[in-house]
Amino acid sequence: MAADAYLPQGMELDRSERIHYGTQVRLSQTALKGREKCVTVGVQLKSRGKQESFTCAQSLDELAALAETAGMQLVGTVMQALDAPIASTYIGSGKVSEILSVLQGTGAKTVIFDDELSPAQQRNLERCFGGEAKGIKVIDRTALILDIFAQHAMTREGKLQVELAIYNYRLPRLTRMWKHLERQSGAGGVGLRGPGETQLEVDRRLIEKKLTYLKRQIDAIKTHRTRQRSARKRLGVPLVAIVGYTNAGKSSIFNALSSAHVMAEDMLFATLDTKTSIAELPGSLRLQPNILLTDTVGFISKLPTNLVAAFRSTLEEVAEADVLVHVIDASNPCRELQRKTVDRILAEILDGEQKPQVLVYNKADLLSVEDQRVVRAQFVKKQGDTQQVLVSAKTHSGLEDCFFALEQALRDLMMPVDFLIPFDQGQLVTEVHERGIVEKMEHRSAGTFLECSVPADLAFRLKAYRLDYVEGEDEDEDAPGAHDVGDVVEDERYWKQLAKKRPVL
Ligand SMILES: Nc1nc2c(ncn2[C@@H]2O[C@H](COP(=O)(O)OP(=O)(O)OP(=O)(O)O)[C@@H](O)[C@H]2O)c(=O)[nH]1
Ligand SMILES: [Mg+2]
Repeated sequence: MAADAYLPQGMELDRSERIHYGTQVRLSQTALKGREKCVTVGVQLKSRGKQESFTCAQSLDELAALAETAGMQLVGTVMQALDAPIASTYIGSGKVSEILSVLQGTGAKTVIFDDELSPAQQRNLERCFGGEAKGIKVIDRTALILDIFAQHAMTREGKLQVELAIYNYRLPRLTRMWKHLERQSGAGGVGLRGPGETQLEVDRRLIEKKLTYLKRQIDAIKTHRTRQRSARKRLGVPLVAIVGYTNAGKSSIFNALSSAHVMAEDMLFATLDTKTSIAELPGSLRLQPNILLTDTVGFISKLPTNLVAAFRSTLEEVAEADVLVHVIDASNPCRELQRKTVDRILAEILDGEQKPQVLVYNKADLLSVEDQRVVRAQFVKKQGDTQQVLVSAKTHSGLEDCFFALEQALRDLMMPVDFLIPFDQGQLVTEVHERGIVEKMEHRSAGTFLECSVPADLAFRLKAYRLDYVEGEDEDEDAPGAHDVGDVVEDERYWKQLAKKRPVL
């Protein structure tokens, strides 16, 4: 079955119809009228039990919020504990019968599995539940997330990215389905292919063509964005990306820090388009005040990597950022699991590279004084020099702490250097003042002496004027622009290593 066929009709929700239940979306009875009914199914795998991950019940709770966000009404939930999934139907035959009676009793026609199903499992289950004749659909968590993406994408790029993700999801399923049919009919051959197979083959080719087209379109936008980003970098403005679990309050923090007005909604995956805005730091650490802040797409547990990969603009912003602001919903009982999930996805997309993070525990206004104390107590346990703050994007409490933590993280990226800049290079002294922190300035006979901390790219560009510079110490013959003192060092790897004060390999 094609992924498109999974997509339920998008249904607009009136704000007044939303009632808040903790931080999860719950709908009133009037809002539920006419919605597509669904039943969710979760499996607690014993192999998964030992890992530190969401329990089956927690994951199903999240699946319920996803189903509601997609415009469905949850009428039943079925759970099973298994050593391993059953090959043909994922769950045991007893559970299949149980679900069948829930479907018959409630009139629901959609069954949503919390785990990814193979195409064969999906087909077998659909057949067990009455098949297409009865209008039964069996979908998995990925298809549900794709559906929400399809409903929420706004910009052209967002829509292209979602389309790419949907076709990526469809292709392996179609291909496998096609192979399966080929085997059934005795391995193809002229005149032996049934009409179904021919159609699938055509579908597969169409999808491949569509994928190429979409990738090309996205690449064109990407080129434009890369140009914009290098222009930003030339200005020397630090890049800060806001990342985090879906619904943690990233867009709200983005708005609070930058006075922008992006949509912040109590729904999962409200943001599917990255947005960048200029923000001004209060300057308590005498840093240059302007930073570029980017709001990104949220992450979620069990999000397939190729689905994350579809959101290239998010990936690029994260990869390019000097500092990540990791927003966590402090009021969510699963906050630590959500934080770890985000860290896991970040490690995957950054290929193990560590970026300085500011952990922003948000929604403090929803916590009791005692719970705030518990959250703060957890700060102490974290290792390293990660900055951690407890804030409320709603009431703006703790926002100064957040700014300060961000300044601290950006300051940590600076290199302490001593310059002696000739008097005829006065504009460089101004630039050091603008982009760095000057501790001491003296007018000497050979020029202006500056004891300061500056961003690594500036330290490198002005190395000819550094008094503390030892030839070869942080020089890389292969680094592009290494000898062009007047040019911005374009090579990212080189720049990042310098920024981390690590020797260049
Ligand atoms: N009470 C309270 N609610 C908040 C706070 N920050 C955000 N929210 C609410 O939490 C919900 C999600 O906020 P968003 O800013 O859209 O979250 P997000 O992380 O951008 O979500 P996605 O883009 O969907 O991943 C909205 O209903 C916000 O009003 C806060 O500090 N306190
Ligand atoms: Mg958002």
